[in-house]
Amino acid sequence: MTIQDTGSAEVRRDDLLHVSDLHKAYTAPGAAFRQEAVVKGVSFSIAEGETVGLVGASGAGKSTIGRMIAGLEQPDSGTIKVMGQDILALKGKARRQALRPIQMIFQDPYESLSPRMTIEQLVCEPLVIQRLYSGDKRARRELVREALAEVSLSPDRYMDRYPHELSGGERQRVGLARAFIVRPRLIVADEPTSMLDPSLRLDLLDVMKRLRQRHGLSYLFITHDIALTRHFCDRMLVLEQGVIVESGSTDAVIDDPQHPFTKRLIGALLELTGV
Ligand SMILES: Nc1ncnc2c1ncn2[C@@H]1O[C@H](COP(=O)(O)OP(=O)(O)OP(=O)(O)O)[C@@H](O)[C@H]1O
Repeated sequence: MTIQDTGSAEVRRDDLLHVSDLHKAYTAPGAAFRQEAVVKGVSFSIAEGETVGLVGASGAGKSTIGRMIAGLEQPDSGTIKVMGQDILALKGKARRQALRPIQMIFQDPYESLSPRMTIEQLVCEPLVIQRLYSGDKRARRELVREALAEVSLSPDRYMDRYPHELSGGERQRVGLARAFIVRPRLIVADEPTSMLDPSLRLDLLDVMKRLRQRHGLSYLFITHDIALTRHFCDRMLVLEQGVIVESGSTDAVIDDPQHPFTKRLIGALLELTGV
């Protein structure tokens, strides 16, 4: 089956996510008119178990695409199909349910973790929001324990702690456990390692890889970091000012970039990181 990332509306049978012709422009506060579009006709697919890197310069629109896929931002036009369901055509509970297979983790876990909640409460929160296992405290507790164990945090040691008592790497794992607890099929990971020390980056990626192996999870991995893209992703999409200019297997794109922007981006990043 073909993989078409630039403009095709073709849906493959095994697609977990199919994004077609997405557009988005923001309106500045107080401005009468929408500003220039930041996402301009983006189309791509992600299959079950696949890890796809979304790479581009700062401000290219990567996070905006991730947030639209996770349902946190509304596109101006286009379609987002999750397991064949067009989420933009749905509302309320139906939309919430259709979006459950997609969860997101962020660059700064500290911002998304309330300092007043214990790790148990934080990991349980998505179940509360999704109204899953309501009234069954024991089942929820067991799922929290499982989710923490999946990200290599001992439930007995961590459940009663607060976010400020954890290291950056541990907090990022709590973010991953929160995403995992609702059993997603795809995790949108928006620069999850950029605030971590280099050694902790690989640790987090190892935990993410293990989740992929054990549960067949897919990832959309948003990053500036070409070395991590090569380490972690099967395929990559290169975004320039809201447009996907190149896509393909990670090794092929990094070793033999075709588009002038990709050549510049990879050349500059390779110089910096020495990959
Ligand atoms: N809520 C918002 N309101 C107005 N403009 C926004 C908003 N969010 C993002 N933008 C603008 O949209 C453009 C794309 O931003 P986005 O965060 O998607 O890019 P990015 O590729 O993820 O960048 P970075 O790598 O720096 O995080 C930027 O110019 C940004 O200033």
